[in-house]
Amino acid sequence: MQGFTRSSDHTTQGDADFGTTTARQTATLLGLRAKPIRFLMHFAARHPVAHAGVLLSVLVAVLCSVLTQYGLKNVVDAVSHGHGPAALRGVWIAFGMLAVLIAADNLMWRVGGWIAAKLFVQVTGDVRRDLFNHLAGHSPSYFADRLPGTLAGRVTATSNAVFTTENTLAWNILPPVVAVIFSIALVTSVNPLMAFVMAAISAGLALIIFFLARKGGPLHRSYAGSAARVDGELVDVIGNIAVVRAFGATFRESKRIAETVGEEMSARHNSLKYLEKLRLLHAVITAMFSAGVMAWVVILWSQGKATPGDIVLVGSLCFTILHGTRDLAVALVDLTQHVARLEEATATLLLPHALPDAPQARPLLLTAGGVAFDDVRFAYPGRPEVLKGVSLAIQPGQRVGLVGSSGAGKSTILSLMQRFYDPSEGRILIDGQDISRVTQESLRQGMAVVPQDISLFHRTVLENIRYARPNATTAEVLHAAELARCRDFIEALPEGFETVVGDRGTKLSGGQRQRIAIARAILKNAPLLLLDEATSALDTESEQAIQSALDTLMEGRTVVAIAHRLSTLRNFDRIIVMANGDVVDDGSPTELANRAGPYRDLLARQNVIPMPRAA
Ligand SMILES: Nc1ncnc2c1ncn2[C@@H]1O[C@H](COP(=O)(O)OP(=O)(O)OP(=O)(O)O)[C@@H](O)[C@H]1O
Repeated sequence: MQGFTRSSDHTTQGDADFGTTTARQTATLLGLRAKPIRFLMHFAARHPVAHAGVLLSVLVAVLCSVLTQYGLKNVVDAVSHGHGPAALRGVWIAFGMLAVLIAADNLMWRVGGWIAAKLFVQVTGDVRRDLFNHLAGHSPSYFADRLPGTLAGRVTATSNAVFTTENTLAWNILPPVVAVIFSIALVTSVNPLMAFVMAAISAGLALIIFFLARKGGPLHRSYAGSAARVDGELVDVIGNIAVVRAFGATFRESKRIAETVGEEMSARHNSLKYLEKLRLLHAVITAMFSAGVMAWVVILWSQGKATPGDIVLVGSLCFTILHGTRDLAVALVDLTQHVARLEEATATLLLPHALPDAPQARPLLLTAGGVAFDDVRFAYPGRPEVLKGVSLAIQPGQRVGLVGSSGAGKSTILSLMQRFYDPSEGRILIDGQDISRVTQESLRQGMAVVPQDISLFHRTVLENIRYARPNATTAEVLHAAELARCRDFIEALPEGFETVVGDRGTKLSGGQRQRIAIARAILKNAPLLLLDEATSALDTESEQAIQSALDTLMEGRTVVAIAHRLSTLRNFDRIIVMANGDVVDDGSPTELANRAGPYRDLLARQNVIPMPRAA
């Protein structure tokens, strides 16, 4: 085919690379589904040096912080040696060591905090990017079955859960673990048996709390699920607020949201109540434990087996250990909540793609632009058959109009050509290549589509048109807008081509949106053109204007167009009439209009042309 040199311009290398990268990412991500810890490790492993930096700073900071208590014991023991010059020198040395430890303690926390501030944010960015890439590879049926708000909410929840988990591990789990172990080691210097008892009780306590916390997992998961449902419902209702108003359904919707929020609140309450019970259990045990240890060291002192400094050391280490195990228990409980959230979100998001590229998929080689349906059967998942053995051969450069009653299967034909679904039987060929064997990226790059339901991005008009070919110059975009007869109305907008079109293009009329979609298709300049009711929202005047633009656009391309208004198909080479998933008539418009059949009946119903005399 000639004239399509530009169509390969937008087959950007970036898109091709994106395809292979995401295929690899997808395979890796699917292996991490519902495995939150491995999911976390996968992303953490991308920044090994920075993670090692945070780990080391926290370790040194905690060691210094525990040693500070040993430094305090030295000061107390030195002070208790009296006021002589030698004793005083000892006091100052002990004080100097204490001051250095306090400074190092504070400094190392800040070093860790500084590295983590950048690192943890980077990790969440990686998570969001990879999850989006994976989501974008799903087939339309995946999105048809799910609320967009729920999906967006889950991506956010996953990256937030990763961020909170990393923070919890770095600041709430690692420090108390190291502090407790090191404190117990220091208590050994006073009394090994006391250290052993402390170790046994702390370990037992941490284990009990941890296992009880895990038992609460279903409560936390139920909360995570209901929170995601609230997000989804909110986005769905806000997105359809015009419909809500039109049907006076604000009260109904507010009641529905209140019910979903009520479920979320009750799930959250149950989850928090369980955590509070655990904290209470820990508080009781720690109070008894600290009283026992302090009494023990006082008895040792009364027997002359411990110095005053030892009382200070054991007292402060005892608090470090108790606070450490308490913080650890609370953090472990929080961690199980974050991990549950991560598990739930990855289980929902990391589903395999329904329509991956075939393993040996090659780019589509578009030479002439011929399309063939070879005995194609198709049913939407869980629905009755929509196409019942359709066979068609569309010649290169032919303009084919698809007509027929609503629900006949016309849009399904266009969806299958774009490989949004695979036929259950039969094949679809473009220039002799089975489209299930070519890369989806190359398939869609060979087609320009003007859909029935045009949604624009909440971006400027210029960006929306340029979406078809990101490297198009501004002059090319303006030219496409002119050919699509939309330049005048765009320039009349408050900021012309720089006007932001509103959510899904709501600040434009249906006809204006349609003309922008036509401008996009003109700019894309692809060999195959699919039009789904491309002129349905235009008034007669704009339709005439756009019809000539469409004629220019269709020149030399293979066109498959769905039209309810048959007048728009006058210049077409061929009309295919569909009914109940079958082709029931096929021929040139004149041929079909001149013989009795479903097309002539449709013409008569629409009064498009005077009913030709029956033979
Ligand atoms: N995503 C979907 N999931 C399930 N069923 C679907 C889906 N899309 C369409 N259908 C069903 O498939 C049948 C054919 O629909 P299709 O949209 O192809 O018809 P159509 O001829 O284009 O109709 P219209 O002229 O009203 O657009 C209909 O019964 C429809 O309800």
